[in-house]
Amino acid sequence: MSKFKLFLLRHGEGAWNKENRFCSWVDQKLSENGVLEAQECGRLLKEQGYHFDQVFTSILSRSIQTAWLVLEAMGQEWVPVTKSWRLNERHYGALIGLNRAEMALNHGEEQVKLWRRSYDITPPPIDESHPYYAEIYNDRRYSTCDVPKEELPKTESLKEVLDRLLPYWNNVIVPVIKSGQTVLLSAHGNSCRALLKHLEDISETDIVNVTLPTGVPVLLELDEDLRPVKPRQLLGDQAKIQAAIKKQHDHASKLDSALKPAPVPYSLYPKSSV
Ligand SMILES: O=C(O)[C@@H](COP(=O)(O)O)OP(=O)(O)O
Repeated sequence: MSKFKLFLLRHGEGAWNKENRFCSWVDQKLSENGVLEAQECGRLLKEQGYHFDQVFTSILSRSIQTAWLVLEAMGQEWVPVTKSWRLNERHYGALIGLNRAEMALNHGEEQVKLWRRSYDITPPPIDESHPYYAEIYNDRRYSTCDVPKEELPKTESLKEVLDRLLPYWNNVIVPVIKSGQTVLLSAHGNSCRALLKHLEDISETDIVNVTLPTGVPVLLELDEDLRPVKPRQLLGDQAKIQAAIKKQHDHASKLDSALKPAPVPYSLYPKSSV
């Protein structure tokens, strides 16, 4: 029997989602469309009569901004919001900033799919020669984490995302849910996938096929041990949701979107073996 409801949400479209670039730990804001997606998500949740008691976000602006817009559209701005780097998007290492379609042209669609969706494959790490290294690691937010800056990741597989997320899930979020509160987790494609893998006990092979569209709330109904009692529900217009999922898959298709990749001022990094 369903005892608890949990909502997972990948933020609304970000500026680099639109440009088809790996955004990861670069702090991009929502695109105009992303703002609309977040507001629409809030309206839908309000219409369906949901209420939140606590919201958790990453420390990246696109997930925080999404949470604000959702709460505003629901008229629930007062709900407490807690942020942690442990809900951040997967650290994509040296791939950060690169265009997926361009990568597919250079390295093949299969390789890009492995980097994006496999469970335990880790992209080459970011290093100091990377154009976004300083922007990320000099950002004050990363001196507020519960681990020293030097121990923050330089790249991550999905497995490593789950490893850093689980202690926060178990120690902070689980007690809140078990106390009877309804939680919204406003996070990212891969931090949500990692948590879904854990909660739904998805195999390493099957997780490759799980993709979440931006701005679509995922409702999980859980029993008292936080095991799902029914399949996850992606709320909203199902045809639109399927089209958005397909678009995510096609992002690394060199046939589809590489004809005119968004301009990126670099393609390979000297010290990585991308
Ligand atoms: O880092 C990114 O660019 C995307 C995920 O990229 P893919 O794993 O879909 O390539 O994360 P999000 O938009 O959810 O923050």
